[in-house]
Amino acid sequence: MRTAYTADQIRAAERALMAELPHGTLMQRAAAGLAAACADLLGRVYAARVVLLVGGGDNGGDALYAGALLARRGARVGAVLAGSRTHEAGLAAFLDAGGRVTGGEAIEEADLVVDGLVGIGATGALREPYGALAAAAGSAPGLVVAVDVPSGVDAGTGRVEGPAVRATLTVTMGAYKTGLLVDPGAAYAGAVELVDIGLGPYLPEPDAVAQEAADVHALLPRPVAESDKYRRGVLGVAAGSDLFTGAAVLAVGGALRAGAGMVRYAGTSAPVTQVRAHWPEAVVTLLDAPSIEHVGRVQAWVLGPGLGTGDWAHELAAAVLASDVPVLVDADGLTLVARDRDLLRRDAPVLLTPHAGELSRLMGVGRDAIEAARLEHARDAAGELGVTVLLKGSTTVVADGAGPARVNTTGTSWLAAGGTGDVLSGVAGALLAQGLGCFDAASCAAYLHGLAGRLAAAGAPLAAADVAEAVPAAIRAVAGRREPERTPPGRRSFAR
Ligand SMILES: NC(=O)C1=CN([C@@H]2O[C@H](COP(=O)(O)OP(=O)(O)OC[C@H]3O[C@@H](n4cnc5c(N)ncnc54)[C@H](OP(=O)(O)O)[C@@H]3O)[C@@H](O)[C@H]2O)[C@@H](O)CC1
Ligand SMILES: Nc1ncnc2c1ncn2[C@@H]1O[C@H](COP(=O)(O)OP(=O)(O)O)[C@@H](O)[C@H]1O
Ligand SMILES: [K+]
Repeated sequence: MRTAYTADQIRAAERALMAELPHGTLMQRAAAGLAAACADLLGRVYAARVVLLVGGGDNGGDALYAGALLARRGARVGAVLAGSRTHEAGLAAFLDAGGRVTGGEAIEEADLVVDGLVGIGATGALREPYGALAAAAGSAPGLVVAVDVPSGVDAGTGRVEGPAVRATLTVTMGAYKTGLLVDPGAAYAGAVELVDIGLGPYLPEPDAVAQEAADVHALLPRPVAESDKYRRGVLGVAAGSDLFTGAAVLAVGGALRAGAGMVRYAGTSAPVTQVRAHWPEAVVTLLDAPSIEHVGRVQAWVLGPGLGTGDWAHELAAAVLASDVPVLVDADGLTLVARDRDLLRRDAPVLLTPHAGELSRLMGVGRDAIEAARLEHARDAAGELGVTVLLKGSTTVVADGAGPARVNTTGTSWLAAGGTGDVLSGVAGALLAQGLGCFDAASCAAYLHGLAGRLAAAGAPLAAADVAEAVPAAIRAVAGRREPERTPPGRRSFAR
């Protein structure tokens, strides 16, 4: 499990640690880690052209000390001093090592730009000249390493309110910041490398966590000798309609691949025909009324993909939500719930799986505002509705109102394709039926779905059915602790 923190949490931990160490120790540790990461990335330090963007705070100090270390190894290092003040000791060390002060035009010629404009001390959008320098770094031809956090990205939330540095690599000090895990910030951070400065014992409960393969493996149910199909978990799927048959096929497919002992599908004649044709394994009930009376016992339901939003769908949703088992509500189910929140008045658990547009309708908040602060809005919705929320998108986040949120880092933008969300519903539903709680089912499903997406895509377009097909391979990969890496080998970093 990788843990991430807000800027306030990091600052408090740093204060506590600093009180026990000689002045400047932490910055020396940070600068040494930063210089090593830059050297790694450059390959050859001698004669490399390095430009430091130096802000007025300690983030600039980190950059200057690291620049001094690189200069001593033969790099030609220039510093653009952007603040009204500059870290004095850092500048002295830098100049002493042979570094020189330069203008912003040097960015264009640099092999490596080090962004030390602002770190966790920043507030709001970047002011000038920081904004222009951040933009210039973004369009620079060379490599870009951000110190602690890309300047312009809010460390705690990942918000980006103006110009921001787009980094090849972010070298972050002491602990991951939540804003490095969640888009849009995560997209600006590139690969993220952690420098240990000894903060560990001083850190509180994290703000967010990112599961790793071993965490998911430990949670996934496995059949044992006494298992039978009923005891493994039976999932009910109320999805699809005469207009949208594919959603039913994809949700059932995701569920069958994710270990449900049995899947009971309930729907009208067109999706029933399709589900029967695609999945002889599913037990199918043709509904002649919006009721689940004749469907048989299940341990959880998936409700909503392609269901429609008319009276019939509303009555079926009410019937499913009146059951006493966990219900995952997705897609059209979310539209029904947005119209009639009373549907959510139930004792058994509810997992909602909206994308930003669906959450926008549900909560009456603009879609852009949700995209800008995904974690915050998922948390608010979970708290207000008393449910678990899995918010889909470029970063999928899971919140249940209490404790650290979970952020999924396995996805790929190839998953932005019609129907992949229906597969996710099936996978998460199958995990619910197997007895996982909403929070674990949602985060494990997001992890497996993201990994299945990567395996299915392998650098080329995928169709949603391919993702369902790849779910068993994702489960095997998690068991073997193998994950496809997308960051340079040897780095201790998030693969995005
Ligand atoms: N503490 C520690 O133990 C360790 C800390 N470490 C490092 O220190 C960093 C935190 O340093 P920090 O607290 O000095 O803040 P920092 O991020 O440099 O920003 C402050 C400067 O930014 C400016 N500024 C603010 N907002 C702005 C805006 N919107 N647009 C433009 N400017 C803006 C602000 O200007 P002012 O408002 O004062 O005019 C001020 O000059 C941390 O991220 C890590 O890298 C490591 O060495 C490990 C040990
Ligand atoms: N840019 C992206 N990067 C990674 N994953 C994405 C991206 N865009 C969408 N996804 C994922 O693809 C799936 C799309 O689901 P959804 O929006 O419900 O589509 P549909 O309704 O067509 O099934 C979600 O799992 C989401 O997290
Ligand atoms: K920075």
